[in-house]
Amino acid sequence: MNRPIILGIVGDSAAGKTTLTKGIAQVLGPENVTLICTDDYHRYDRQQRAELGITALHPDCNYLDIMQQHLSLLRTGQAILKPVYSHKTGTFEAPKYIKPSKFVIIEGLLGYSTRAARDAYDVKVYLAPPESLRATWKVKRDTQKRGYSEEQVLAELQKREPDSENFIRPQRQWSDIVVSFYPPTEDKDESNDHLNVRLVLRPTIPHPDFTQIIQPDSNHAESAVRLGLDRDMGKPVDVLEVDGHATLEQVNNIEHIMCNDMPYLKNVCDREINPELGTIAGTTGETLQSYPLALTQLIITYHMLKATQIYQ
Ligand SMILES: Nc1ncnc2c1ncn2[C@@H]1O[C@H](COP(=O)(O)OP(=O)(O)OP(=O)(O)O)[C@@H](O)[C@H]1O
Ligand SMILES: O=C(CO)[C@H](O)[C@H](O)COP(=O)(O)O
Repeated sequence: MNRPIILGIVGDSAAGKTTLTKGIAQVLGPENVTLICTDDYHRYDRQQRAELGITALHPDCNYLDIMQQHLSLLRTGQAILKPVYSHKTGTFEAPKYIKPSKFVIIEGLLGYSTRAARDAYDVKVYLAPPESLRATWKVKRDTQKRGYSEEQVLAELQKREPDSENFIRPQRQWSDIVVSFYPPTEDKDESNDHLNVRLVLRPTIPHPDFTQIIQPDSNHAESAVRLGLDRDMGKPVDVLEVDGHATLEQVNNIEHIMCNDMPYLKNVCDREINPELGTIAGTTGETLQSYPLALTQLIITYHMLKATQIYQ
């Protein structure tokens, strides 16, 4: 059956969904990707939410039934008439006719909250930075891009916490990959430089065999790239950690493992062909290169391409 490949990227507000989504879309070729943000399925505009005292994170504040229906249509390659929410005005705009491309990336707050919605994805990612880092990111983004003051953002985070706990964080259990960028030391939350990444790889999809990165005669715990076994929400998982200070050689090692299995990825890994791989804006707007981000984008892309071998 020929149908679009659907990637889900779920996480709390300012967890990094849009940042990761844009990077993967770039890698897959923007012309091949349809991007959908589930904020468009909010039931109430900003003023109505304030009057009702409901947060955007509550399932009752979103048309999850319509979102679910649209996901099912997209999965079978059909077009949707998608609502549009504007973060600029806090109101809704005219709906848009969307025809799915080869790949569809659905990012948002409540994408895994119902069984039928979860069934629509080929790959499910959950973003879980430490809460202190997420707060730093949210303050920065909402003050710079969404017109809020720092006090407003901090008050909003506090107001949302019960809904984050009850409705957003439980969705982690449904993901195939949990992505957590984190600062190398606890006091470095302020900076986006050299963030490490922790990737929880659940056995719900077949991951590349990363065991080759373990060198029997070296001190693995000290290495900038580590693979281990752990439990996540009670279930056994593999964990791949990559430090922000990992060398290009160490990163190339992991890339080779993926490319051996998926030769097309070689073009994607080539930094001359793909200069945007793993790039992120620094604190003063400068462009930073993050190997942990590049590898995260590549692992997710690997799974999207694997799915094309079955369905396209
Ligand atoms: N991997 C990363 N490394 C460094 N900074 C990041 C990373 N991901 C996100 N950020 C920072 O966090 C901010 C918020 O990220 P982003 O807009 O991607 O979040 P989001 O989950 O899409 O948020 P929302 O759901 O509220 O729209 C970005 O503007 C960026 O400054
Ligand atoms: O958590 C969010 C995801 O982006 C937003 O805050 C939510 O969509 C509400 O939007 P706004 O800030 O425009 O009222």
